[in-house]
Amino acid sequence: MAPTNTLPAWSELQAHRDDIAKNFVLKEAFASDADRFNKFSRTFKSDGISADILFDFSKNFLTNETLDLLVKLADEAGVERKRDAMFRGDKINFTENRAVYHTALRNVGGWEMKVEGQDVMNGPNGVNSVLQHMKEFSEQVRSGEWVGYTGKKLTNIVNVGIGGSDLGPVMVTEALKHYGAPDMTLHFVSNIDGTHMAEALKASDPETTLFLIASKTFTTAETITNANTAKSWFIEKTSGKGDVAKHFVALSTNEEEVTKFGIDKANMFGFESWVGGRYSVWSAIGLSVALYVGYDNFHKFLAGAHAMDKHFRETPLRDNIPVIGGLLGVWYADFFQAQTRLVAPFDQYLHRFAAYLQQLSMESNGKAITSDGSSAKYTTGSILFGEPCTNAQHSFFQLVHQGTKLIPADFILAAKSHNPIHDNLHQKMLASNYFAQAEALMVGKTDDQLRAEGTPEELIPHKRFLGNRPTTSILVGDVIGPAELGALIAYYEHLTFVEGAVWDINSFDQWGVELGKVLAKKILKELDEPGNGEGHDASTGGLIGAFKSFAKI
Ligand SMILES: O=P(O)(O)OC[C@H]1O[C@@H](O)[C@H](O)[C@@H](O)[C@@H]1O
Repeated sequence: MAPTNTLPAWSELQAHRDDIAKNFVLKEAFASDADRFNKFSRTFKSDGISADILFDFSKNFLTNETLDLLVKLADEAGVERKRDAMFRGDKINFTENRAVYHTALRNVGGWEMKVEGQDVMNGPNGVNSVLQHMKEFSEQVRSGEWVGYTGKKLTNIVNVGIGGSDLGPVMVTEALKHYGAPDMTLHFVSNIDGTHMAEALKASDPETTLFLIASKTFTTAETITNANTAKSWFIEKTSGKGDVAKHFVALSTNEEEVTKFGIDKANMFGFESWVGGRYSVWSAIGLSVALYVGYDNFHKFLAGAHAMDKHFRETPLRDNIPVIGGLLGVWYADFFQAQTRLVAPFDQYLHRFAAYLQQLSMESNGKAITSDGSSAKYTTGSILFGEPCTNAQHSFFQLVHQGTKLIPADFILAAKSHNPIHDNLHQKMLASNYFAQAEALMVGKTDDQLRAEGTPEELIPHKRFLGNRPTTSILVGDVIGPAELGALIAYYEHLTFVEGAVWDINSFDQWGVELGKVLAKKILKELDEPGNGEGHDASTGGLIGAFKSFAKI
């Protein structure tokens, strides 16, 4: 396609932006249009999910014209065509020649889904058969029918995986803790730092521990090393009597490597190469979720995501919630030079949500090369960060309110708490902060207000809030249960897709993580050889030498 910044809508947006930047004051836009909230908020309703989710985009730099122009840009960039190609199973991951089909994993609606003419849902290794395997296995473990080598129930789960084989399961099991089996303990070991595995093993009893070795490729150095360490520990602790087949299962696409590792293929939960790592929590990689919250809840999680898929697939662009979210991402990044996006859930259970979204967003859209191999002449993927509120308010929100950068923020709140303790006081305080932060960011505080409060003149510049800082407020109409969580994650997945489609980049590869891996492999060997390694710059060589001498290697 023509470079995005040469599309007619791009220059129209640029002209419109100059106008908006000069004249648009959010609080005045509300004062002059009583209907603004209704105009720019959208409610996500679906049969697949009992709660409505309200997406309030009205506190963004948006007018009717902005939305028209952004939708025009999406049209010209072929967002719908690209979306349809994804749902058709086309190989849109063109640098790896793969389809992008995580939506098939949660296709509870019975869509026909095919890759290269093959039905991916049915058949011996199809999505439905893996789900059935996950259902049976998780039910057997939870009920105590599947026992360890001494006949004890397995209640300690250690998931060994990194990146997408870790972040999704961690985030989702934390988010759904309310639904978790009370007798089950979960550990997630990702880091190659031996401390991570050592601490998990310290807290584990081999008789009751189930290891899930989660790796799409089953070649990731950290995961395979950690898995081998876990296996040695298990064999040693059980004096060789432990039955690996009862205590180790694999979640992977690579049957050959799984078998080589010593896991029976009957205990392998497979998926296909068209599932990207950062989109894999819906696949066998989500087995820890199914074990912890039960298969029915896992199914609801899939159903919530499918409901968002349906909305994304079928809704016209102007009312399409992830499309609006993605277009706002482009709007701020490319037309307001916003470098970051803040996601702050007002929800302690979502304390790993931003970490999860970092991989989703930054590994997907951290690309500078467009589909024809040329460099993008515009900004792409934003830096995403976040922490749960109200904690974040007492930490980095200073910069969000009074710093020199524009930081568009998403705030997420559930109307109901799983823990309405102290007569729901906590939830009401949480909610009041959710409303107050977005309001404060928008309205700011003027010099006149400060004067009226008696602020000394010399303090006025320091206490001034310029305001006019955009937020999107997401309000879940009930508690955040499995379906609502599924829908929220799918919202961000599709938002990321829309951004990547407009930027004309491949959101589904991740070549940028390879170079460091290759160099680390070479240096690992050098650490056992004399000298400071071959061919390094003076800094790297000097550091290797210093490390060896400090560590007496
Ligand atoms: O699941 P695997 O194959 O072990 O890969 C784990 C992670 O490995 C990283 O190198 C990739 O950047 C991630 O995308 C991926 O999720």
